Amino acid sequence: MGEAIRVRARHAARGLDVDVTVPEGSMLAVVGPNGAGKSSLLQLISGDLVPDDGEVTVHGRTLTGPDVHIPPHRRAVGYLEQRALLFPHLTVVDNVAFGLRARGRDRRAARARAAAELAAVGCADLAGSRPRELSGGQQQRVALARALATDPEVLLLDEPLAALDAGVAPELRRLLRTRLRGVTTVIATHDLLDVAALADRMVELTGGRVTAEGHVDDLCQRPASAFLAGFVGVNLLHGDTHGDARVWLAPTIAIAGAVDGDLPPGPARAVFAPAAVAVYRAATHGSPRNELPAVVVAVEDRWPVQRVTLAVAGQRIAADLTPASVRELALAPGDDVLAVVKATQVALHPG
Ligand SMILES: Nc1ncnc2c1ncn2[C@@H]1O[C@H](COP(=O)(O)OP(=O)(O)OP(=O)(O)O)[C@@H](O)[C@H]1O
Repeated sequence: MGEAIRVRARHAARGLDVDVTVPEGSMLAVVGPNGAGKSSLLQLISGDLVPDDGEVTVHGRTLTGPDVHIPPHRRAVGYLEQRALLFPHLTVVDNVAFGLRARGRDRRAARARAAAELAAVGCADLAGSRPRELSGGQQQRVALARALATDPEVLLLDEPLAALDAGVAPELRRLLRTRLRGVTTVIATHDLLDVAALADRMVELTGGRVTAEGHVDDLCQRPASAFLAGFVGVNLLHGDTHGDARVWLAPTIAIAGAVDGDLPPGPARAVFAPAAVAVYRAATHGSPRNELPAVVVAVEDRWPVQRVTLAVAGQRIAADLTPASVRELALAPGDDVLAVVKATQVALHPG
């Protein structure tokens, strides 16, 4: 696959310094904490943000560079945001046809294409409606039709499902998946479901820098940062290994696990699910399981489980317990306990 988008840019006021590429026809997910620069990266591609220096190329053509800045409306870039922002005074079909008309298509051709795009997102019957008559999910479908009607070279999605009801989002996610197959797309999202369902590759931004980059499967199965581990919903402990299927978190505290591939001596990490962690008050002698000394940091109701946050060798992990076991143990912040995890539930990775 060739490279469709390359962004190599610095923007001091946004704290941004990135080098990101997107292969032709693939979807790149951009994740990271609030303020990490996800929207700013999208704006560099759309042309809404001009970098201090650097370059934005699409299919080898420079859209932004030392002496060039093609304005947003002259880029073949589609944009879908949290809110559809349809023109309230135009009918649905004219909203979708608007971009084509602006590009000089005659009214009949523009309307015909708009009608086809509406049909493709399941909204053919809404053509004559006004935007205010539509639900949030319908508006977002129309916005997708509008974005695709102009055959964009690149589509940018900025949290496209975040404002929708939980019941509507899955349907729209499925629609994005079918409609965007083969369209070079960059999606900024806080939702693991978007990444898992839609994206091929992902980058993690932290403070305006790329801190991880790779295939979605790799980054989700072997998260290398606390943010990615939290995003994926797993625990991550950093330490060192001597190469014997154990990761030392402190001079006297090690966690044993299963090694997938090689685990050479050096820095290593242990990954396991919150549901794999049990909490005990006292040692369960003779047990082949990991028993890590821990301090309770917080107990939070996440029905149907209680999420217990623990400090282990200066790092944080989560344990999901039943309400009954939390009551029985009478856990409270500051308590010394043991976090118990079976080695078979722990994956060890280098790095
Ligand atoms: N219009 C703006 N003017 C000035 N600074 C901005 C503007 N928009 C964002 N910033 C700043 O630029 C940095 C990156 O913000 P950006 O919105 O790109 O992050 P983000 O990862 O999209 O965040 P979120 O997840 O909250 O949407 C932040 O420090 C933010 O405060």
